[in-house]
Amino acid sequence: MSGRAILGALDLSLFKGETVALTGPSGVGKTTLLRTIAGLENSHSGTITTPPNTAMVFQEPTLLKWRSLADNLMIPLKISQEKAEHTLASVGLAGRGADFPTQLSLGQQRRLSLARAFAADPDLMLLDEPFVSLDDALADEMMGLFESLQAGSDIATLIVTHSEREAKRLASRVLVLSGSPAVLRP
Ligand SMILES: Nc1ncnc2c1ncn2[C@@H]1O[C@H](COP(=O)(O)OP(=O)(O)OP(=O)(O)O)[C@@H](O)[C@H]1O
Repeated sequence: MSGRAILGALDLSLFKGETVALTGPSGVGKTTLLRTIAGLENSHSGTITTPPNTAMVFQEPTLLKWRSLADNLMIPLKISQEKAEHTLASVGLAGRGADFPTQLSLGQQRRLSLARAFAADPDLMLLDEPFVSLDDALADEMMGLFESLQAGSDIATLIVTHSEREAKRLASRVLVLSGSPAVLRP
């Protein structure tokens, strides 16, 4: 691809079970890095090794509006109705499988998107500012949900955040992406 390189030479390893926060100025390339790791961008050189199952959570919920809540879980994840119901119940939506995403508040949609990513049983979870533009109380609730979904798993997690509060609460390491082309520093 022509044009300037957004990312410079990067060396990043995540251990099983650890949560790493990725921060840095707006426009530096955090989303690009996440998308590159997820295999959604391929204009890079070098080697990226990811485990078999990677899940990505975006800022905005990515539910299919024309499908029921149960379908939103069962179709992409290929899981049973029973597991779909269990996932719905885990975010306070027990018995709502036949409803549609537009019948949920934005907060409920975001919680369901998060729970869906965990229900995919990933080895690597990539989250792009999943709690941005929520008030502190709702952000705390979402972080609590994140922690309970993550508890006991050995998922490696890379979470992009602008919030020091989020990074401190959720991550054991914080990396800063800066410069142009962008490089990582601890
Ligand atoms: N679809 C696109 N087409 C062209 N340039 C893009 C596109 N998406 C992003 N860019 C450019 O790539 C660079 C990195 O963008 P990216 O979204 O990765 O930054 P970011 O660090 O995630 O920013 P933010 O914190 O604001 O979300 C920016 O300079 C942006 O202008």
